[in-house]
Amino acid sequence: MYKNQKIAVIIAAAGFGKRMGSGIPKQFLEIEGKPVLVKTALAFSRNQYVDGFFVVTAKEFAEKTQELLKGIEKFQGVAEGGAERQDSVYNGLKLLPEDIGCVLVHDAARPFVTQEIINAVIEKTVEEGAAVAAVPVKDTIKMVNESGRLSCTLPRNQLKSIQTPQGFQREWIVKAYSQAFSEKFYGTDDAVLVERAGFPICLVDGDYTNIKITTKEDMPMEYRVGTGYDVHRFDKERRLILGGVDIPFELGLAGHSDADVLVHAVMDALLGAAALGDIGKHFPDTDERYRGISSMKLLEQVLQLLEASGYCIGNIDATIIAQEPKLMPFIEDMKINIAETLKISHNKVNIKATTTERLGFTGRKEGIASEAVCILNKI
Ligand SMILES: Nc1ccn([C@@H]2O[C@H](COP(=O)(O)OP(=O)(O)OP(=O)(O)O)[C@@H](O)[C@H]2O)c(=O)n1
Ligand SMILES: C[C@](O)(CO)[C@H](O)COP(=O)(O)O
Repeated sequence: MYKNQKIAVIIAAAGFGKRMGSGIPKQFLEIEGKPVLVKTALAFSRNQYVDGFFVVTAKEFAEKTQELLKGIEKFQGVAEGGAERQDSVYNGLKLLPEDIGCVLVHDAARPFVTQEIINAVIEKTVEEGAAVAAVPVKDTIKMVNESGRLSCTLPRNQLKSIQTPQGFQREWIVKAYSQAFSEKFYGTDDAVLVERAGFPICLVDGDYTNIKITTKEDMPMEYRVGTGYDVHRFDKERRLILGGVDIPFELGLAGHSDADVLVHAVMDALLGAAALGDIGKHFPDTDERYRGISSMKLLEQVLQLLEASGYCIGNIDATIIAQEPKLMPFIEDMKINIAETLKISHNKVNIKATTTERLGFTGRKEGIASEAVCILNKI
C-alpha cells in the first residue's frame, strides 16, 4: 500500500529462454544457489509497499513454480502464460483483485532489481499514473536498412534503455492492453501499449545492474576455490616423478601410482573446488587399474569430470616441499605438462618449490609434500 493505493505486481515468467539456450528456462537457473525466479519474487515480497504478486508461468512449469514460491510472503498465485510476453501479462492482469489501484509488471529474468527502483516506480506511478525504470544508453544506436547497411544514427542524448518494473494505474494498463489486443498490436514492453493508448509515462532511475538475463553472458560467473595436499615417502627403488617430469635423483617416491605428489595435490584442489570429493574416491589404491599409472593420465580424467560438471579452470598455484633435490631446473617443464594436460594456457599454472630448512619429515629427507590451490569458474 502506498498513499492508500493497493499495489500488485505481475511477474512475467512464462518464456522459454530460447536465446539463453539452456536445458531449462532461464528463470529456473540458479544464481548463488537460488533460482532466478525466486530471487525476483523475494525482491517484491520484501518490498514495503507491495501488497501481493502474481506469477505468470507456462502450463508445464505451473507446478514447479508453485512449489518454488510456496511460503514466500505476498505470493498470490499463478496465471497461465501465452505465446508472447504480452499474452502472458494480459493473463496476469485478468487475475487482479478489484481493490488493486496500481500494477507493476516485471520480468522474472531481472533478478537484480533493487528496492530503490521498486520504490521509485511505485511512488511515481501512484503520483503520476505511470512510470518505468530506465537508464541512459551507453552505446551509439544506429538504424540498419534492409540491405544490412547503416541508414541513420539516433541522437543518444534522447535515448533511454527501458527496464522493468513498469508501473501503471490499473485502469490505464487494462485499457491499453484491451486496445492493443483489439488492434492486434504487439509490443516488446508494457509501456508501448500504454503510450499508444495516449497516457503519459514518467521515467525513474533504473540501474545498470538491473539487467534482463537473456543470453549466457548475462549469467554471473560462479567462482569456486579448492585446496589440495599430499605426501609420499622416499623409496630408493622408485623413480622420482614430479609434474610428469622424470627427475634424476637417487631416491624416488613410494605409491600405488607413479606417486607424483605434485599432480596429486593439484588433482585434489580441482576436485575439491568442484565438490567432487578427492583422488582417493575416484582412483582408489585398491584398484589394480591404477597400479604404476602416470598421474598425468589421472589428471586427464579429472579434467573430464570438471568439464562434465560445467567448470573451467581459473588458475592453479602449487608448492612442492622438498629438502632435496634442487627442483628449479624442472619447474618450467612441470608447469607446461600440467597446463597442457588440463588444456589451459601456461600462465594459469604456477609451481613453486621450497625446503623446510631441514625441519620436519621433509627436512629430514623422509619424503616430499606438495600443496595446491585453484580457482574454478562455473558458467
Ligand atoms: N511468452 C512469454 C515470453 C516471455 N515471458 C517473460 O518475459 C520476460 C522477458 O522476456 P524474454 O527475456 O524474452 O524471455 P524469454 O521469452 O524466455 O527469452 P527468449 O526470447 O530468449 O526465448 C521473461 O521473464 C520471460 O519469462 C513471458 O512471461 N511469456
Ligand atoms: C520489457 C523489457 O524487459 C524492457 O526492456 C523488454 O522489452 C523485454 O523484451 P523481450 O524480448 O521480451 O526480452
